[in-house]
Amino acid sequence: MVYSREELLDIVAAQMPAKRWEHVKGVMETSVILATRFGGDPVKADLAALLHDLAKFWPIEKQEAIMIDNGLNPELLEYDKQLLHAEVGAFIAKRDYGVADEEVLDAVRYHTSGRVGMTKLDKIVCLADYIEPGRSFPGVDTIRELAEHHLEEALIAGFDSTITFLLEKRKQIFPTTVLSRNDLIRQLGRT
Ligand SMILES: Nc1ncnc2c1ncn2[C@@H]1O[C@H](COP(=O)(O)OP(=O)(O)O)[C@@H](O)[C@H]1O
Repeated sequence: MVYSREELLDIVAAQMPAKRWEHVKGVMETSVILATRFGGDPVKADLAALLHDLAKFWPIEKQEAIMIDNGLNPELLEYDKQLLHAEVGAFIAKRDYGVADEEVLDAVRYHTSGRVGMTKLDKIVCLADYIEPGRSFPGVDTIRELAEHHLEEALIAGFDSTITFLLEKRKQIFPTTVLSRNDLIRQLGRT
């Protein structure tokens, strides 16, 4: 089954509480702004942002079952379960909502962890998730300022905030985020 954007808006909104839906709309607006600013595809950015948190409020047991039953990235199961919704969301968008665009699906899949070799679309959605207008956490305004001109610098600062948060909580860090941050720094010609 393939759904129109209008239908997907209703389907996704029904998967989450009203406050999280406000966040999703903020990520959609911000993704389109960033795509326009940095030469990305605003239509794909809008769709990936709409889909990015579709499984966020699904029960963790359901997310784990989808991961296991479909052989999705087993490494993720060893870390904070908040990481699962991105992989599960991309899988469901393809299987149940007929989303076929692999670039859009990848931007959903990697919006929390990042990946080595992030595409421009991956970067846009991941950054928009940090800085949409409803977000408030220590350092968000610095990330917003960087995002005025520098996509990669802003995203590095976003990953820094996540890594710092995890260090402070003495939680495990899913290594892909560190590798992704290293990759962005290399892309800027730094070590
Ligand atoms: N690299 C990581 N390693 C471990 N946990 C992570 C990592 N990245 C994110 N998380 C966890 O996942 C949570 C949700 O991240 P994220 O998807 O960016 O937020 P949201 O779904 O609210 O947009 C973070 O607060 C953190 O606890």
